[in-house]
Amino acid sequence: MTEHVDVAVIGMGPGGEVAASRLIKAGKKVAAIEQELIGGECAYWGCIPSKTLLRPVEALTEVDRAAGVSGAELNWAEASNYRDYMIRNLDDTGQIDGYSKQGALVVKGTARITGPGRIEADGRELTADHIIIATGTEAVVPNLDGIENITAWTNRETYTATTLPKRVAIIGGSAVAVETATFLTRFGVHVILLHRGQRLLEREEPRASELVTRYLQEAGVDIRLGATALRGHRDGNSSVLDLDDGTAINIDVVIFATGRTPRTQNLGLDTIGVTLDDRGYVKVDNHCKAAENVWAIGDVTGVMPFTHVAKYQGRIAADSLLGKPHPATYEGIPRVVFGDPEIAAAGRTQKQANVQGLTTVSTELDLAKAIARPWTYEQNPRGHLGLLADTGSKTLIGAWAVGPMAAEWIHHASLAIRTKIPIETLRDQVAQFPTYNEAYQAALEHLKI
Ligand SMILES: Cc1cc2nc3c(=O)[nH]c(=O)nc-3n(C[C@H](O)[C@H](O)[C@H](O)COP(=O)(O)OP(=O)(O)OC[C@H]3O[C@@H](n4cnc5c(N)ncnc54)[C@H](O)[C@@H]3O)c2cc1C
Ligand SMILES: NC(=O)c1ccc[n+]([C@@H]2O[C@H](COP(=O)([O-])OP(=O)(O)OC[C@H]3O[C@@H](n4cnc5c(N)ncnc54)[C@H](O)[C@@H]3O)[C@@H](O)[C@H]2O)c1
Repeated sequence: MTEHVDVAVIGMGPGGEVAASRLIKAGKKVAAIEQELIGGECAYWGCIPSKTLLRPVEALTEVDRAAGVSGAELNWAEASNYRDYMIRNLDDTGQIDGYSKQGALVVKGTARITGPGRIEADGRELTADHIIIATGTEAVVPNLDGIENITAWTNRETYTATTLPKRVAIIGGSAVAVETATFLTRFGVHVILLHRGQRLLEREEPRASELVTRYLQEAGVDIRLGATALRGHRDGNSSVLDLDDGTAINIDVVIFATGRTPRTQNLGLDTIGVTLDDRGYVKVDNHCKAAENVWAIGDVTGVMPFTHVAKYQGRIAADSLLGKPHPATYEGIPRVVFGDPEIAAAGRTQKQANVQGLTTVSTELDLAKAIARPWTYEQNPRGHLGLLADTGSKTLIGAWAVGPMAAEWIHHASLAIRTKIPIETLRDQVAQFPTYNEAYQAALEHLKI
């Protein structure tokens, strides 16, 4: 029997969930199709467990650095118990019930599109007026010689671990590598971070890379830049990596933080006229439309691989489908790496502005030299803010910050970039004293524009 719905959402990660919920609320009959757990990578193996485990680390740092408080200790048993609660013990029964009660047709199985508006999943045949592709990405594990002989983890094993290894090597130099190193080193794991590039967080400003490297090293991480693992083998209980500099390292676990690849294979996308880019991501327009009556949202589009962007695109696609279209804009969307302290950015980097031929001015502020909040917050205060402005439009086009709670206060720059607030107005804006937000006013004073 073929079942008909208004909209079939394939993949119920954060993108799919937001689109499905918005459409259900608008009265649409929705099929919510999910092959693993409703909530996707973010809820069980990504953002939620990583940020839950980084929070005690952050709290410990706060106690270590604030004057007049001492004695904090990390407790792995309690931290991992709370992590398990936060990832729902890898059980999505509540989500299945919730969507079913709202009237959705919940299908647990791998969907395959068989033609325009036609889908097979879990042995069922569905027809749908519209299809939303929200299938996300999966971890890439490089084809390392001898990988079968070592203990190799991705984010999935790392963020569901019940016991922590004593020694790990993390391969990669971006968000997952930095956050994982931050979490593990503070929980007492000996961490060697192997990055093939010359700096961490290569897509961000070089100065942010410099600061994150310093803070990770101070926390005890052994960072090896320009380092490549050539092969793996076993030595008793140890996993061994031979490196390209002729040395070898003995560890318990190798964690691959080496990026993601879109789940677009074997989906049947060729049957509905969807085009993929050369990396396999679904091409979409600024309404997230991928073909006639087909939308794509979230990581599978390769636009900006963050949960907040997947959710935004879920709103964009649902509204478009509901006849209330508004184009997506990605100007100023924050990018945060939850290190200790946090590394946050919004808008363009200097390099991107140069490529676009913009004439710019920039400044960097050491917060401790300019405002009070870093000093009331902690001893030996940390905190840097960088601003990039376009001299033509006299607006902010980029910002980066490394400091406590930077994930929160980057939003000031985010909004300024998105809405093109004149520098003159930003300079006249008054922030609460004493807050990290005061850094903007202080930095803007130095901007030669
Ligand atoms: C360790 C880690 C930490 C992260 N931390 C953050 C963070 O702090 N903040 C942030 O913004 N982002 C973070 N991210 C990124 C974030 O997880 C992703 O951007 C987000 O999950 C993307 O959502 P999505 O809905 O596009 O895809 P996903 O979450 O990948 O969900 C896609 C879903 O589709 C399902 N699916 C795939 N194919 C099919 C099929 N054929 N049929 C049925 N179902 C299918 C999958 O099972 C999955 O549940 C992190 C990622 C990792 C790995
Ligand atoms: N706070 C956040 O928002 C957050 C946190 C974690 C992850 N994420 C997202 O999750 C995704 C995955 O993050 P990621 O850090 O794994 O991916 P990434 O693509 O950002 O970085 C991959 C890293 O692995 C390295 N690498 C790739 N292939 C390699 C190989 N064969 N050998 C050695 N090194 C190799 C790259 O040089 C790079 O440093 C990203 O899209 C990221 O934005 C977001």
